[in-house]
Amino acid sequence: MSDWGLEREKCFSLYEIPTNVSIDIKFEDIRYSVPQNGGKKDVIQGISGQFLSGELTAIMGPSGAGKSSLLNILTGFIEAEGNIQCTGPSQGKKGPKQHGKHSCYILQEDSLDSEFTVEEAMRYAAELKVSRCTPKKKKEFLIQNILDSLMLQSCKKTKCRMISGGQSKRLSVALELIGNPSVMFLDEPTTGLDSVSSHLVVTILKSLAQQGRTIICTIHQPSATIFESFDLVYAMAEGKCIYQGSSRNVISYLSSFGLSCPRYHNPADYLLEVASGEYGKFTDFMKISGIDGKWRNDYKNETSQMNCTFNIRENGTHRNYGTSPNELYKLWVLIQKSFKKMSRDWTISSLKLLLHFCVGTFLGLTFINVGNDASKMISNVGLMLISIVYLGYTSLMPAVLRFPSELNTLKKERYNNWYKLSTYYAAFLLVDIPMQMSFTLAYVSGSYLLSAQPLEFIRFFKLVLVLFLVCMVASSMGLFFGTVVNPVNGTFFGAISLALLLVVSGFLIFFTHMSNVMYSLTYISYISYAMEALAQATYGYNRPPLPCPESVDYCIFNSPTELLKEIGMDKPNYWKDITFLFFNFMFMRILAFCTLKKTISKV
Ligand SMILES: Nc1ncnc2c1ncn2[C@@H]1O[C@H](COP(=O)(O)OP(=O)(O)OP(=O)(O)O)[C@@H](O)[C@H]1O
Repeated sequence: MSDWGLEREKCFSLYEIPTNVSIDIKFEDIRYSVPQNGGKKDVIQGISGQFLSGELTAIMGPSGAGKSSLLNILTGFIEAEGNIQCTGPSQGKKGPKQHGKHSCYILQEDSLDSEFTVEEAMRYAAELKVSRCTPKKKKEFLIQNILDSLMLQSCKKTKCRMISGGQSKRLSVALELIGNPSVMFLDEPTTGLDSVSSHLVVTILKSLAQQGRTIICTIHQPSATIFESFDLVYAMAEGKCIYQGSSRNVISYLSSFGLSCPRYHNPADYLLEVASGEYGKFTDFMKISGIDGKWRNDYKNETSQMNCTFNIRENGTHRNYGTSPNELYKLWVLIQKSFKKMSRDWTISSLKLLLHFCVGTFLGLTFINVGNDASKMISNVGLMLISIVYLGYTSLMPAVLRFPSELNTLKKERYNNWYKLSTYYAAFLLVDIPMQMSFTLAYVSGSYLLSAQPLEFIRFFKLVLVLFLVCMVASSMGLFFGTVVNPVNGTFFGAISLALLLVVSGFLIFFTHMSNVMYSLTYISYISYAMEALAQATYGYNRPPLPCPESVDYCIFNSPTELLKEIGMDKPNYWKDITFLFFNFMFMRILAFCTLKKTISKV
């Protein structure tokens, strides 16, 4: 038997992964419109329907028919008018919140952790979803069972970025199966797959539906065999439902309008051609007939009667992994996962550390011995500014791109109850702190000695603290820009903000040379606070006069105090500046969290 034959054979004998809860979804008179050219466009025009547990449902229709919009309404990503009811737990709640905890949404783009193997990805998912009381052996059994069922055993040691498209889709399903969802929404699960892989994915979905789940997916042009696998076809055209019934009844339904599907023609293609208006304007009549329950499969209707009530099966054969771990444990898992990812991808940490060290060394060589020479004190202040700008830019720019690149993963994992956004954000912060600290240290270790800064621990510590906070403030600003505008504009805004704040930093034009109005602007520039703190750490706290070399005729400043006075940074404000930088960092992080939350709640 061919490989495909074997896989298929195995697929029909899937291990039982039954669900604990059966949920039917019923929606009535759903309407959704979007603003367009000063008016509004009706994307969904009062559609109704029922998706039952135990059924594999396909939402079909030509491009722009409103399939994704309907899916997003049912999952709760879009708010629309109308009524969504679910039989099942949380009956008191309204709309998609009713099934929220028991459902999962698998987006079209696979958002898998590229650095982990399939098995590792499954283990992390299990750590985040399965109760901590579950013994390790049982968790492992569960993982292997799901990998077996979805035919992923052969690639379980392969990194996620190396697996094929079909395996990626199956892995996305496998990761969600760990949480044993009762409702699965899938956005175009077969797009980009060849016919064999598409068939395998749909066969698996069908099998999962037969175990009591409600499986709903949007689909483009399925083959005739795939089309037949669907228990329910929900066809849409121009925001309306034109057919809702069994895939086997499509031909009879269409012939009731005098539309006869040519022999050897794929009924799915024919349905799409009719929906696209290729055979005339039938969609308005179909909108009325389409909701007629008689086109549903009779057998399924009987099943639906059984499932119409909330039904937690306590039968011993059904799995229950207890409550998912608490958020503190998830935080710990996410931190471990981030560090592991960093250790795998040398470009995340090692390359940056090396670059910071090299740039620090380069600047140290350029500004060699400026820190211990009275004639070069202004150059040393220049080095302080360059250090702030360098660390500011290198922290801000990657941060702008950080969340946009993870948005899909975040949306998926948050919606699918892997963790709360606050837990993810806290883990990100806790990993970011040592990272930024090590970047700062790598930079300083390259520049500090070469530029002959004072060999006093307290001054070294104070300098590192300022530069570290500069990294934290800049990266927080980057995160903020990356979550309010798109990445292109985010990098533009980030660069502009840094350039403007640089102007009022207190060095390109000294505080003492500024007009009162411009001086007041320095209060909002974190660079000016960082500059003052660095100048204080280096030259403040009664640092004795520096030697003026004999080769120089005249040193402008006799002592560090004179320099600080000239540049208007003579007040011992170090800890005040540190407090400002700290609160600036906290404020920007909180702001970035709020904007991130808003961004991921949108489609
Ligand atoms: N936020 C929006 N702003 C403007 N137009 C929108 C918005 N959301 C959806 N639309 C429009 O509504 C229509 C339906 O969109 P939707 O993405 O639901 O279609 P679809 O059937 O999933 O299409 P496809 O198969 O091509 O993905 C499209 O014409 C789309 O341009």
